[in-house]
Amino acid sequence: MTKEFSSHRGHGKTATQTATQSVVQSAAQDDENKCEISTIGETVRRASFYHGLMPRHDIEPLLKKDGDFLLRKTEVNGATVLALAVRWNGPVKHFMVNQSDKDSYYFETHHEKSVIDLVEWHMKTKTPVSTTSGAKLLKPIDRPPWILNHDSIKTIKKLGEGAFGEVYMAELTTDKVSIPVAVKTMREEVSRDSRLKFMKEARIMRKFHHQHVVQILGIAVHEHPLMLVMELCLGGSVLSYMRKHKGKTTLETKLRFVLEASSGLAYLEEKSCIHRDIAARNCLLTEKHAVKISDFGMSDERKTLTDERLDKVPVKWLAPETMQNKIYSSKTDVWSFGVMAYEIYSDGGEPYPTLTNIQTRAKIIVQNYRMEMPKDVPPAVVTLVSECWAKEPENRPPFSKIHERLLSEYKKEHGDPKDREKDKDKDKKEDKDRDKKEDKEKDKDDEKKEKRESKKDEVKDSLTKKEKKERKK
Ligand SMILES: Nc1ncnc2c1ncn2[C@@H]1O[C@H](COP(=O)(O)OP(=O)(O)OP(=O)(O)O)[C@@H](O)[C@H]1O
Repeated sequence: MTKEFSSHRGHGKTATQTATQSVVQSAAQDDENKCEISTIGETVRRASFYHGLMPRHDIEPLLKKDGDFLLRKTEVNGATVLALAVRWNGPVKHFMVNQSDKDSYYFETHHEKSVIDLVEWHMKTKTPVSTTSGAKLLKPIDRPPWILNHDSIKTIKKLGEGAFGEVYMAELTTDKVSIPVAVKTMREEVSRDSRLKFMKEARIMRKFHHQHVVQILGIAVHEHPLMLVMELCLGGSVLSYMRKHKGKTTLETKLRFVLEASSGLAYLEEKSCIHRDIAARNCLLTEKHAVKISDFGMSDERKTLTDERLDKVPVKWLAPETMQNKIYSSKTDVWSFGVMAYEIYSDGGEPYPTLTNIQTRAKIIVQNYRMEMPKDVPPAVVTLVSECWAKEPENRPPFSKIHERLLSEYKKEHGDPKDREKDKDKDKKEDKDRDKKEDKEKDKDDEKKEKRESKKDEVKDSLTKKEKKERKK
């Protein structure tokens, strides 16, 4: 008799445990019981209903009716096993595929030479995969298009370093069309927790389609490294842009960056997403310098949450209620947005430049201290930022209002930003021209330096000649 998530006991015997998570684990502790990943062959990988390393959380909503089923791989006590998920009599049930020592596969008593043959036999004969559950395999559910195959992704060059692995520029080929993309990878050795975090990031991002939010294109989870494929932002982060163009970024561009970020954040607010790590380092720029909110590694879909793990969070971006009570909400994102506005207007300066993290925390909480915005910030932006830093979260404006106010400020000073769309090419050209000019000037300087050096050498030479003559005399 096969129980949910029971596994092979060796020599054709079946397990008798029941289907709780703890039993899943205890069943798999016996090495003989593991249908290790090495046995998952090409035919399984190519099956349309094989979903790779997708967690329960992601696949359960795909199984809508009784009898809907799919195959995936999962990890049980460090071993990767193949599991069948079936919706039956309401909930989704998970059954481990058993492998006998004669290299045949089975759920309960019927053996087949391959996993796919086994699934097809249960489908054709309508024999339940376990007698107790009665779960029948009626309709295979195909992988959604956002689950990609590794061989459709060709990495080109490294772009950066993520918390779990490298980020690459790559080429994604689907239906014979290739597009440039960014790929965030996850090292094989990371913990199960980190892997679930990575999947959560992908799950949250999948819901967003907005011009100022980085678009996820899919995930590749059939093999390692796991990959999260996103739209490519070749302009780097807003922070590195501001630092690179220190003293040269116009007030108009700065206002546009803040405005576009607020547009993406108003969208996230509407979707009830708390980002939790709003900062200039986490806003990317496209090749045409459009701002995209990125890095959803900390994001959450709850209205408010308390998170005890503050150790890795950059203190200077945190709202007082996060510093004190570890509370996060969209209003704590609003506070961080104010800090990001400071970063942008100070050309990528460090917030609270004269204070340490501990001093910042103490001054904000004890003295209700707020840092001053740089001198040339438009008064409307200064007022807005001071509201973002209101002590009480409910007194901070929502992103929808922040965006409205920044838009009207932009229109007043620089006209309709839609007209500016065409000029983004111009911006980029200006940057390139400026970089070229700077390079040329540097070359000229180098030339001058070289000339000066060679003159010095000439003088030295003539001096030594003079010396020689004098010595001869
Ligand atoms: N869509 C993208 N296009 C281009 N570059 C990107 C993209 N996403 C990320 N990068 C690059 O990779 C770096 C790391 O990405 P990201 O910050 O999202 O990773 P992370 O795992 O969240 O790291 P951390 O938690 O340390 O911020 C970024 O700083 C950026 O340089």
